Amino acid sequence: MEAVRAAASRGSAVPNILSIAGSDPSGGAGIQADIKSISANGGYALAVVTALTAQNTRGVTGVHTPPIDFLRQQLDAVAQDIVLDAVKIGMLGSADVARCIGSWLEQVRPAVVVLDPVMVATSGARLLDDDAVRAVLDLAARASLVTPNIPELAVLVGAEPAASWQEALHQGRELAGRLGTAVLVKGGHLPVPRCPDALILPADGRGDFPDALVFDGRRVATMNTHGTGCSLSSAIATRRAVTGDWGAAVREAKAWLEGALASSDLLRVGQGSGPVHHFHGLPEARHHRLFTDLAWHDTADIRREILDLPFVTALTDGVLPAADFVFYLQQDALYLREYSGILARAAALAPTESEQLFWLRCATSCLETEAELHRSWLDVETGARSGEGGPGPVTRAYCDHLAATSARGSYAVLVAAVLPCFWLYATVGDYVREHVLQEGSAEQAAHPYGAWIATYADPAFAAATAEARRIADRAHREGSSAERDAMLAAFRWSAAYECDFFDAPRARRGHAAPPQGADLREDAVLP
Ligand SMILES: Nc1ncnc2c1ncn2[C@@H]1O[C@H](COP(=O)(O)OP(=O)(O)OP(=O)(O)O)[C@@H](O)[C@H]1O
Ligand SMILES: Cc1ncc(CO)c(N)n1
Repeated sequence: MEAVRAAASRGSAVPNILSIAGSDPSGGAGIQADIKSISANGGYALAVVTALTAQNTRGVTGVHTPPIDFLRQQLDAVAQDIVLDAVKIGMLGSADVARCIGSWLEQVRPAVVVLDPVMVATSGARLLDDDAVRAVLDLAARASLVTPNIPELAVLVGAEPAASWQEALHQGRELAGRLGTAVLVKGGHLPVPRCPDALILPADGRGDFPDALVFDGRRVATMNTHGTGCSLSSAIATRRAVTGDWGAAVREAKAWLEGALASSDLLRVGQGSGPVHHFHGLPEARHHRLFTDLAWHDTADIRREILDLPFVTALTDGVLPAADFVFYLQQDALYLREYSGILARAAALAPTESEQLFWLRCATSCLETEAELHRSWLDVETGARSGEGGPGPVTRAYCDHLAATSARGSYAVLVAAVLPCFWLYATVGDYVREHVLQEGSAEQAAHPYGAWIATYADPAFAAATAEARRIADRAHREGSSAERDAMLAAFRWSAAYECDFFDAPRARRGHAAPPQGADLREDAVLP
């Protein structure tokens, strides 16, 4: 609460957060990361430099440590003038630096001190002398929170790096006990599918430690983890100064970092382990995002629903009732005829000849390849005629949505509306193939719906999907803000119709008889 009072006493809701750390000229770690992280999390950032590194995303090539007296001079300069609501300490480099900061802390006694005991960079380079560990432990005892990664935690407790989450928690408790300081155990370095962190707080005055507060988190699939530790510890210091609560601070900082990791591929920084996107939360950052990233993220719920539909699971397992598959194919043949016309309309609106040609080729192949597959399957396998019975309500609604979108005349929005038909089918095709079939195997040949699956899991279909995505991303980049919003809405509507379309065979059983002529195949399961 002291920090909150300090900030409040100056009449400002923006706390002053001091980073004492090394400089990373590539901007992803050290004081550069700290300044961005503090700013992105609502603080005013101050920075005192302990050491200068020469580094990039691939590694550290040199370290220069200015005279210790000058470090002290920087620390005194800021403390004599500015109320410090929280302090974050990063790279120390040597025992002398650690001792200098320790004696300054003793004198200034900031309300919140977060120590990230940096020892090795993500790239593997050493950032702390071997003989400095004792001095780091002394400094850690003066901190309010220490945030070691798995190897650093091991060095601080004098053990081998933890191989499991339980072992890491055990070491974290041991360190917290020895120091009398809160410890954040970070799961980033463990070979586990999730990315949990745990806050171990010393219980008030009783000297024992309650159960750790565990913060579960998803593991973002990215190489861009340069400076995650720096960014997290600065964010925690800032959110602690704002909220006055350690639990809230860690929860908020972790959620923010997850977003920064997930958006890191929007940046193009270096060839090694790149930085996170500290300012992913700004409205402007949304505009930098690819349409396909936004739309994919936005429709994760619908995709999950599709892959869980009885139609898709039964299709995957080869136990889908033939009558359902026949109904689905008949509806799809009707749909594809209209969809082909919509693609031709996209060609008519396309701004370049190459995009025009692309949509025309899609319009043609949609009838030739996909509809032909339907026709032959229906005729040969079942004797049923494609399109028999007319469109059902879902087919009608989906086609009307596409027709209305094309009539409104925006190429960008139309491209967004036709994209799920490519992308979701490629996804379902890949999913089905990965889950049951080895490509070209006897299983695929024997699978009752092998030919259908092969069409959508085909590399040529994947290539067309990639091109359609590229076009949508370009149209989005160049579109107005209203057009961008309309693109997302159109994509989501189409994705929802795709889901209903796969579910329509099951839903129809409630109000209609199976189509006539749908002879059931011997190996199919009766509905
Ligand atoms: N791939 C990932 N996805 C999500 N969160 C991650 C990922 N990698 C690390 N984190 C999180 O980032 C934070 C920093 O953890 P990590 O253990 O990587 O720190 P560090 O090694 O000190 O970082 P660095 O040395 O790269 O600055 C933790 O909250 C951890 O859970
Ligand atoms: C300056 C500096 N501090 C910390 C780290 C750890 O990521 C780094 N790579 N560089």
